Amino acid sequence: MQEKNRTLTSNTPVGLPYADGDPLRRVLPARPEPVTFRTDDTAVIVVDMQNAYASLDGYVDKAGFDISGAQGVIANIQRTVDAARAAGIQVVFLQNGWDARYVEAGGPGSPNWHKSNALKTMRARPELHGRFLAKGGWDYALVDALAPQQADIVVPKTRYSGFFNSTLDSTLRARGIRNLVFTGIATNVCVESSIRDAFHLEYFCVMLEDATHELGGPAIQAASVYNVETFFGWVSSVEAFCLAAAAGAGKA
Ligand SMILES: NC(=O)N/C=C\C(=O)O
Repeated sequence: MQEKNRTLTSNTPVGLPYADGDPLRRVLPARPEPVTFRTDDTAVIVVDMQNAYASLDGYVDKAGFDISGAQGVIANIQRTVDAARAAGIQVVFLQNGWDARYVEAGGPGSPNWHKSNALKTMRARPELHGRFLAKGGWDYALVDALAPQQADIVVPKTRYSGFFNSTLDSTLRARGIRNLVFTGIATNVCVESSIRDAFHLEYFCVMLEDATHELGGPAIQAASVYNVETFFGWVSSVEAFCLAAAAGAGKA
């Protein structure tokens, strides 16, 4: 956060008004202030950890983006989801893409058809047609290291925000979930789009900065972190989340 905004930080936890002695209450150290949550009203959202975004030869690699940081992010998300499952926190995987004929991608009447770098790359290189983000294909699949487990939920989506035209909001509301902990790729596209929508839908959002990776370089990551920390939610780390999730009643 910029220096002039330092006065807007505090050590007093914010969040829903849980009782101090609530055995499921946790306090997560975060910026600009610590956040409270309960293990049973919180979900870890894993955004688009598919081969398309996190593996060499996947869509973003082929489109020319640098994904050299993706391996570290995969390991950090593994830690996060393991800690969440152990604490009884719901894990939700978002999975981005379209049907094999790309009907869901929209045609020339859709901005997505014009802006999607997956679609643009396939149009520029016809030998790649059908390869990126098509349901059933390798590129669409979640990376092997983050295979969902039995109690996890997988929500497909067709645009950047996980909330747009998907079952995400109803899935979370049906389970009484009010707090979302975001991880995944890309920080500045699908993660931030989903956090912005979640904020407007009254969810408390925390982004674990070391469990996200940008498309566009370090300055882009910093910009998204600034946006979340300053306007849409809170920013924390994998280590802090794992410690908080495992902590006893009311303690971080
Ligand atoms: N998962 C994402 O953030 N995706 C970003 C770009 C794209 O899907 O083209």
